[in-house]
Amino acid sequence: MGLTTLKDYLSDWTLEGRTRSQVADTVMALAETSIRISELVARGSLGGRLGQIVSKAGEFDEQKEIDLLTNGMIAEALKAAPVAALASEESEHPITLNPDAPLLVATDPLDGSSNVDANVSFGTIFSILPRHPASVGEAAFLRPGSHQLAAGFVVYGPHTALVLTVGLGTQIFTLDRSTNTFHMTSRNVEMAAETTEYAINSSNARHWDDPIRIYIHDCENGANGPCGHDFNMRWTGSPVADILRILTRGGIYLYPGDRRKGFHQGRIRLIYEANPFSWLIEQAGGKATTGRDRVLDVVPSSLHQRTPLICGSRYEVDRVVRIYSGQEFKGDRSPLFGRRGLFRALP
Ligand SMILES: O=P(O)(O)OC[C@H]1O[C@](O)(COP(=O)(O)O)[C@@H](O)[C@@H]1O
Ligand SMILES: [Mg+2]
Ligand SMILES: [Mg+2]
Repeated sequence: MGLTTLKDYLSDWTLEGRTRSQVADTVMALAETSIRISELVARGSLGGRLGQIVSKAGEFDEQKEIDLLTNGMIAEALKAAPVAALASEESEHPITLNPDAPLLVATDPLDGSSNVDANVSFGTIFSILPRHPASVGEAAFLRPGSHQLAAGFVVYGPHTALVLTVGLGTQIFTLDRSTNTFHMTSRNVEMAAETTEYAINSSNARHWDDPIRIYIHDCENGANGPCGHDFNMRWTGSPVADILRILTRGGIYLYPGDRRKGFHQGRIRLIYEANPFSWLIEQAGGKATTGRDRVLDVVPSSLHQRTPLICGSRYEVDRVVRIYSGQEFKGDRSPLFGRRGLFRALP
């Protein structure tokens, strides 16, 4: 018997009434668009100057040609889906598509675009929400991640992989280029509860708060420290690639807030990055926190809001949460972080 296709998987799960087929149609529209994006990026520089910076406007991170191109492709494709509005990392305000339709989509059309010219994996993230009855404007998107109906991301790497949850576990599909069909290659992913691999941008270390310093210091100390075993570190700069690695072989991803201006909530956007990642990780048996709260419980107050994100193998995430709450290491670590310690306590 052949592998289950994405289309078959989506026609075979239970969700109330018509919503199931509407979510299925929307996921299929996003999946089909991702196939076209994967073809475009596979051409590299032959496809044009995709990595060229075209804007560096205000609150937004710099925008590349490919960010805008993929944003347009997704918006165009979703016009034919039951989607009322699209919120995107690349658009300041939501774009209205079919005002009476029942669903909303939030997307990071190209996650990891700093890696485009380097030919390192990057991807597309999406989150599908029920439409708020009152409006299709920004307010309609300000719902906690626990309200998502479907969430996923596609990684454009040596192969193209689509990771999806509709609340019934996390599934991974692989694109068969000969038929342009996604086939399920990992059913009900169960990620490792323990790990010896962490992912963080250590160049920000001097700006971190104490709990993150303590946690990473213990990882670095490995077998010589309280963890009693060595750790390895990985950081691609493409969250989609880091999260896929963590889903498939365990690990912990940390993008905490830090003390720099504009970084108090870290870099990751809540609605279209952290929420879909967090639900996929939880559905695979992992955990996702801001350090203090479950990510999926955070009620957004603005569309492009950032959030600290610490997610992955649950025993490690629990350890970070215990450090934040002061339950772990009370007293015995204080010399290290005291005023005269190796790391001086933050003011
Ligand atoms: O730049 P860093 O610290 O390596 O972090 C990785 C990057 O992950 C991101 O979330 C990637 O997302 P985008 O490529 O969609 O901007 C950035 O916010 C951040 O720059
Ligand atoms: Mg991103
Ligand atoms: Mg992006």
